[in-house]
Amino acid sequence: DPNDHLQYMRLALDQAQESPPKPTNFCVGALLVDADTGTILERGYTLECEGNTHAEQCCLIKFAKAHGLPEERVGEVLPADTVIYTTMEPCNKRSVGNIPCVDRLIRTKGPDGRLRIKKVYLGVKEPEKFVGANEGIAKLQQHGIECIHVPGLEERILQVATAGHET
Ligand SMILES: Nc1nc(=O)c(N)c(NC[C@H](O)[C@H](O)[C@H](O)COP(=O)(O)O)[nH]1
Ligand SMILES: [Zn+2]
Repeated sequence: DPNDHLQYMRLALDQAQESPPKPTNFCVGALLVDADTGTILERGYTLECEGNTHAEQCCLIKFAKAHGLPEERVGEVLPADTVIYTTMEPCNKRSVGNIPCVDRLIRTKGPDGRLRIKKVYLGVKEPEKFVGANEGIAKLQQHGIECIHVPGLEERILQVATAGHET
């Protein structure tokens, strides 16, 4: 029910607040949840894992690592009905050498070839500050991943996301 979504998004925002502010990106938080049981599988925030990592990417890295796998094989161990809550819509364009999170989410397939991440709950769309319009939502939906906006925390999410930006 909507209150559950808001509760999970609040926890994702708690993660975003852990992210070290930077002028060149946003502080974002994410939560991986098993939709069948409501269990929180993993949490993450921007730059939590080594390298120029995104919040969604950190959730996948950490969950895979807990199962002794590299991030690109996380689909093999995610529950069949996994969802991700992210305070900001997944990126569709990264600075050089990084795979966008949209592509990371789309490739989370199980051995049966079926998607493991079925829904993306997002707190805000990405402000067009770094990469222009983010076409990520359209691409996710084209691949059968439903994107749902969870209203109510937009102001706080953006305040936290832009903490490192000069005012
Ligand atoms: N959904 C999302 N999760 C994150 O953890 C994060 N940092 C962003 N931020 C989007 C922003 O557009 C990019 O972070 C900048 O464009 C810089 O790109 P890099 O991160 O250096 O590849 N977006
Ligand atoms: Zn990303």
